[in-house]
Amino acid sequence: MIINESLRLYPPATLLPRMALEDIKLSDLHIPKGLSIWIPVIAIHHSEELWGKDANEFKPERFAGKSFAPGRHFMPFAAGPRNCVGQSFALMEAKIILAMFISRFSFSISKNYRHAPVSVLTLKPKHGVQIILKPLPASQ
Ligand code: HEM
Repeated sequence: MIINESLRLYPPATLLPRMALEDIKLSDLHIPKGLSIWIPVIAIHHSEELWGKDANEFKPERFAGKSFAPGRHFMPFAAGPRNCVGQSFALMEAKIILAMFISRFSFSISKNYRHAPVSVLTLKPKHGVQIILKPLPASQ
C-alpha cells in the first residue's frame, strides 16, 4: 500500500507518449490516424475527481482492500501491451529493500530536506532525500 501510494503521488514516468496508428472512435471522440497523444499520468494520479478531495495527501490506506486495475486510473507502470516489463521485478526489489530497512533502522526525515519533485525525463527529488537512519537495538 505504501509503495502503491508513493507511485501514485510521484510516478517516475509522469507522461506517456502514444500515437494512433489508425483512425479510432471512442464514444463521441474521433482520434485520427497519426495523432500524437500524451497520457498525463501525474494529473490522473492527482485527480480529485478520481481519488477524492484528499487526492494530494499521502494515504496508503486508500489501497487497502481495493484493486486499482492497471490501465484505469492507477498506471505507474503504464498499461496494455507496452507496459513495463520490469514491473514485478521493480516492486519485488522495492519491497525487499523496504523490509530490510524497517527491520534494521528507524528513520526520520532530515530538517535539511526540501520537498521539490522535479520532472527531468523521470520524476525525481531535486535536492535529494536526506534521511536520518538510526539502527534498531537488535541490529547494533
Ligand atoms: C519503479 C520502477 C519502474 C517504473 C515506475 C517503470 C515504469 C515504466 C513505464 C511507465 C513504462 C512504459 C513507458 C511507455 O510506454 O512510454 C516502462 C517500460 C519499460 N520498463 Fe519500466 N519501470 C520501472 C522499472 C523497470 C525495471 C526495473 C525494468 C527492467 C528490469 C524496466 C524495464 C522496462 C522496459 C524494458 C520497458 C519497455 C517495455 C516495452 O516498450 O514493451 N522497468 N516502465
